[in-house]
Amino acid sequence: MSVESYKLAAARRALQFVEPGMRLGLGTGSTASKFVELLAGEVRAGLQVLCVPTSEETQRLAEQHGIPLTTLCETPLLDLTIDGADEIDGELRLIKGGGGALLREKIVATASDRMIVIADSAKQVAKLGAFPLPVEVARFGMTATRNMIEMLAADAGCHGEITQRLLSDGAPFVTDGGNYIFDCAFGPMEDPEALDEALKFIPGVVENGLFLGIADAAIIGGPEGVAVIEAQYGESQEAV
Ligand SMILES: O=C(CO)[C@H](O)[C@H](O)COP(=O)(O)O
Repeated sequence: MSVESYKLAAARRALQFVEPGMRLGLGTGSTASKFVELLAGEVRAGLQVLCVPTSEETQRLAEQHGIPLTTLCETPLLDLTIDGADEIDGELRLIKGGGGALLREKIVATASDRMIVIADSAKQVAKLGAFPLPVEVARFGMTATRNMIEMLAADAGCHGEITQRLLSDGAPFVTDGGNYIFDCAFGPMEDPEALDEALKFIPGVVENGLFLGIADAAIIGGPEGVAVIEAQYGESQEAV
């Protein structure tokens, strides 16, 4: 079995949480895309849902598949968001933003009654931080912002290289909101909440990839099958 099949298994299990008439948030990334494709099959079969995509990329995919879309302006409250993650710890705290969609992902997830994360088991970690934390920043004053991130992250016990995300041709990666991203290689975090607080304090920081207290459940595909971890109820393992 491959990582792709674990992602697919998690996405397939997530479909069981979708009910007719739901307003859904659609995540971004390879795992979330598998969910969108599976959802499209259900929509073709008659399922009625209304969805808000978390990126231009997911919007294009959903449109290609004929999934009915709306916006958070028209539909500000959602029932459920299904999205991927770059890291998930034992308290369902996440690092997200590997695909650069962290701002819209966080807005959509927090506008939802429930957020369910779907991922392969390699995303599970004891401590967040091996994956560099994406921090979305305004272009204006970005060097000053970078310096403040370095200083305040150090106060929160986090040290490491901060690099601007670039495309393969060396051009800056630009988010859907027109901002830049710093990837912060802080290593394992002792206190993600303190870091989150520190980053929120910096005016040039638009958003950071720590999702703390936002996910309600995680569906993890792995060699043992699919595990559903719910914040209140703990973990239940299901066969492949
Ligand atoms: O946060 C994200 C995009 O901003 C993605 O959900 C995250 O990067 C996981 O992606 P994938 O499912 O491709 O591993």
